[in-house]
Amino acid sequence: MAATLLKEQKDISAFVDSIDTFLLDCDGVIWAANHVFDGVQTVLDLLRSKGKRILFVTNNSTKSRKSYLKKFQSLDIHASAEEIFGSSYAAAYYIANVLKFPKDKSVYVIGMAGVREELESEGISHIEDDGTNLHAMDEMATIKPDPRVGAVLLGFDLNINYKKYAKAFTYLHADKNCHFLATNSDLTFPAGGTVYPGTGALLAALSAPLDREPVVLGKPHQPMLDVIIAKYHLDKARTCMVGDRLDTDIEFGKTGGLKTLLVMTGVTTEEALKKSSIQPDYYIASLGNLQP
Ligand SMILES: O=C(O)[C@H](O)[C@H](O)COP(=O)(O)O
Ligand SMILES: [Mg+2]
Repeated sequence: MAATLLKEQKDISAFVDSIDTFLLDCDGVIWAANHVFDGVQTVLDLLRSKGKRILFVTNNSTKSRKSYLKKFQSLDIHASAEEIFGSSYAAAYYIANVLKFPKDKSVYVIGMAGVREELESEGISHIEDDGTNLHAMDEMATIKPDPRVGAVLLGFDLNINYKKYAKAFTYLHADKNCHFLATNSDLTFPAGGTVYPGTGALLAALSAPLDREPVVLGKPHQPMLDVIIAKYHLDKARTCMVGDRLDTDIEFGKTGGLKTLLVMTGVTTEEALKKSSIQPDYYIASLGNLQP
């Protein structure tokens, strides 16, 4: 069924009254990079004044919950660490509590501080490449796999290079029992009024030559929602996922039995929405327009 546009004040008020908890995506909903969309702070304060619970659920793995809290505070957005769920946290939680990863094993990480910090907060040993470049194919023999590695975890890495890929490939190609994990698989992310290659683009360069797909921990996959529902005992019928991407945020909400609201400030255009087989319950121009 096609999505319903929320535009009239009475429709917006009725929708807000029907929801107790808002799960808010970040990139493309709250902000693009460091630009907070107009009206977002006001809406967050209004929703909280009406007793609504707000949780932030982001596939962006570059920051830990602690670092995201600093970003929220720097942008005058009220939040607490317990309200923030990132794909790095989802990955670390999964490795520690679902895989029950052996203490004598390490995770080879392609990613940034967010992944490292969340693995450390779960007591998971990890190793990364030193970031230097190879200069000739003859140097491939310098890649010496570490026998402690039992999993490869890929997250967004602004400084990815061939050597990092070659090491990850070596672990996964040599040992089919080596866990292949990814924080998320978003193909693009919004910034500066356009989009750029996202984690899914980096992931394709590894999964294609391996001919193997990773376990993806972020949206639309449900481990993150399972953690959130268990922690907050949410009523799914009165919980809404608000996002800008159809194949992650809206799919995440629909699969999880939540209400779904798409905003048009991120990666999804009206044209893409009309053509998509993934339809949110509602859509709105911006989160800043959701003024009850
Ligand atoms: O490429 C990525 O990692 C994602 O596109 C990006 O960071 C998504 O973040 P979200 O919209 O879930 O906050
Ligand atoms: Mg987004």
